[in-house]
Amino acid sequence: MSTAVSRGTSPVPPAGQPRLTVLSGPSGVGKSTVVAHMRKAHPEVWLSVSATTRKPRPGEREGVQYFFVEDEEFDKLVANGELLEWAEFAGNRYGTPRKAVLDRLEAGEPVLLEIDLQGARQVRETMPEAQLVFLAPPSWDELVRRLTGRGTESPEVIERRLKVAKIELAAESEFDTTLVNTSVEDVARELLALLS
Ligand SMILES: Nc1ncnc2c1ncn2[C@@H]1O[C@H](COP(=O)(O)OP(=O)(O)OP(=O)(O)O)[C@@H](O)[C@H]1O
Ligand SMILES: Nc1nc2c(ncn2[C@@H]2O[C@H](COP(=O)(O)O)[C@@H](O)[C@H]2O)c(=O)[nH]1
Repeated sequence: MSTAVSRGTSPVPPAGQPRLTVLSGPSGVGKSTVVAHMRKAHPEVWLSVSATTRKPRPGEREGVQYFFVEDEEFDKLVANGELLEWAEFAGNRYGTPRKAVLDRLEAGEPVLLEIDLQGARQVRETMPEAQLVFLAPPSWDELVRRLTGRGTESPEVIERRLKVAKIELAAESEFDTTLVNTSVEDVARELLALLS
């Protein structure tokens, strides 16, 4: 069953030109879960690895989930123009390394970014042909359940992320497409279709 709502506001790139796709949505909605599920079946889908000042969660590895950097290193990345976009999210900074993304697009390959609303807005400004996909929860209560149930954040951080989530949910109409994450399998299939 399709969960997709399409608004299609971004210009479609010329035929043959690879597309940049941005996946956003509130913390805990399931972005990483959906992308991991899709890439398990389709490892050829290229996902940008962001830099972050957040500390690694148990099991997260350098260069896989993120490039984990200190504040000073992140300052340098910003100052040297090495980030395509960056944002502060719930007390940490996150940014997309520019070169890897541009190299990939130049090589004719689609690119997927998993970033927050502020980053999505920056990409829309600088690369208007990018398609923006919003991942929405089936309900607010389910979002709270997922974020809490993940067990990776303290109650204070969960509170902070849920505050941001309200702002993110209110911005859904800025996105070209909304996918509702009821079923990981369904959404992963729909996302794959949007990428190709
Ligand atoms: N469709 C789903 N049904 C039930 N649980 C789900 C579903 N999708 C994801 N989850 C669970 O929700 C939790 C949060 O998922 P995930 O970490 O992928 O979210 P996220 O959007 O990437 O969060 P963040 O932005 O904080 O990184 C995980 O425990 C995951 O297993
Ligand atoms: N603007 C950017 N946001 C990013 C980037 N990488 C990840 N994120 C988003 O941050 C929050 C929190 O992530 P978490 O791993 O600490 O749970 C989430 O919305 C991510 O999508 C980035 O490069 N730029």
